[in-house]
Amino acid sequence: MPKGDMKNTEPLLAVEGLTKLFGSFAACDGIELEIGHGEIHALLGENGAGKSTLVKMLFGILSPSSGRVLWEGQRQDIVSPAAARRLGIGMVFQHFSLFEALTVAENIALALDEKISIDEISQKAAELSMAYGLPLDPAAHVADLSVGERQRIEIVRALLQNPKLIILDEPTSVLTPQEADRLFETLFKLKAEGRSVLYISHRLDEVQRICDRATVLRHGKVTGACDPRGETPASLARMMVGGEVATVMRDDDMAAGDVQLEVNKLTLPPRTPFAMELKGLSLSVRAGEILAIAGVAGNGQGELFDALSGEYTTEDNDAVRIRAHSVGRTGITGRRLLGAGFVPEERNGHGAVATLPLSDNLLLARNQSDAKAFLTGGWLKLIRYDVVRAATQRICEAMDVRKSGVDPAAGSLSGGNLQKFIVGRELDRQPAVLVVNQPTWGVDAGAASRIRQALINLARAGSAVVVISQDLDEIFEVATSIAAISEGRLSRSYPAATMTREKIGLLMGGMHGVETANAH
Ligand SMILES: Nc1ncnc2c1ncn2[C@@H]1O[C@H](COP(=O)(O)OP(=O)(O)OP(=O)(O)O)[C@@H](O)[C@H]1O
Repeated sequence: MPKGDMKNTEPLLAVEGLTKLFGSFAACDGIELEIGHGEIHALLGENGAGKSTLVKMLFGILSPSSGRVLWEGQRQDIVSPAAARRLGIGMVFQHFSLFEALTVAENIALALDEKISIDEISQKAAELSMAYGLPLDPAAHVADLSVGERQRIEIVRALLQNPKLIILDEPTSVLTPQEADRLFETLFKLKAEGRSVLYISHRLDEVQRICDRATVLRHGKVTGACDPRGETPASLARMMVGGEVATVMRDDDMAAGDVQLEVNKLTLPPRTPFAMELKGLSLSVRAGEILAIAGVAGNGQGELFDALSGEYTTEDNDAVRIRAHSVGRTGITGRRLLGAGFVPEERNGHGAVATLPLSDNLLLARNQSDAKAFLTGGWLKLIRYDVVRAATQRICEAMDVRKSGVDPAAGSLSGGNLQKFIVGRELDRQPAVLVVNQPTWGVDAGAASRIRQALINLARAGSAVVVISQDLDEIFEVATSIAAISEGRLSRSYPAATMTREKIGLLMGGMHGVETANAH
């Protein structure tokens, strides 16, 4: 336990002139940072600012191009995650790397550097989860656990190595407010023991609530350091973005047109043992409307998205209707040809192929729906690369995608910038029906308001939009009507103006069963 270190005046970690070049592009450019003992330190910055690159260097995943890291006053080359763990650095990633079919204890065992028996791990994990308020059953199968519980496994896994510093990359983006509160209590316990936390988040209100200091990055450089409690979310956002964050503009008296998307008693059995069954869902969205579907992750959002996009088709052809066509049995391409667009939640793999350049990713998604624009006529169907590249450029400009080259690989973009590109790729087609799942997950305040504004503008121009989101602020910002999904059931939809957080909370809590009809 690093308790004695609390008196230590030497910072736990000091970063001096740390630089990471990708080719000639500096993702981190001479970073200076100090983290004291027992401090919760926020790392802030807009998408692409260099936060992940920095923490990857601290955890031995990337090697710095120049600069040094001092750990308890000693220079250290952190050559691998194992080396980082040996020093006392633990990391909880944004994307968990857990095996669904294995138990909690088995997953922990797989990730440990030394071999410990499952019984011993189970006992230690149970002790840690008691001590830090992280309820976890070591014998439970990961597949049966909520996202919050899965994150607890990662935290317990990190704690098993008795770290002095824990790095958390956007830990609350996937949590319910209650789960987030619980996490904060754990962090306070760690702090009270003299351990330190480096905390990456785009949620400025929580940074203010829990962090002692904040370092702000912009374009790979430190642009400020402050005590976040003396700031406001707006002043922190200004430091990050270097200007004001635009407020989302909408007009509430938009006239709705014809129904563009209709779901009628959609019932789908679970596709895998771990998937949610969809139970008689109905909804309808008119041109000019944005229906927001609220809900805690894992309640059938992914399954509903797949059923709407045609990734999974239904027996009942009338269960999904797009622009008055029954498409239940039509796949994703057929639905796109009818003028629908879809933005999945999972960016890598589902939304984009990481190794391919952005232009190829654009072509992959739109070569059928935009064949006229992107391919030559006749039977040869050659790719018109100039048009594809121009469209890529247009999307990047419209969505302010920050990237390190003209047409880089999708995987080299920061998470938020890739999200902007994927949303922009669909918006660029001006689809008559757009379904997006968690559109601003992991994006900074400026980019989130840009994406939300773009969704509103699309509806204003006459499209029907469905936004599946866990973020109530987002829902209130964009929605014209709101429904909630809970355990595979959808509530009726209510005009947004009549909804409050409490009402949505009740619906999300499962006031389903009685309310499956659509209000419109
Ligand atoms: N392997 C790579 N090759 C080329 N460029 C890269 C690579 N990894 C990151 N970059 C670039 O470095 C910059 C910083 O990315 P990084 O992921 O560190 O940002 P971030 O602050 O964590 O953003 P976000 O909040 O979106 O996660 C981005 O412009 C990104 O395109």
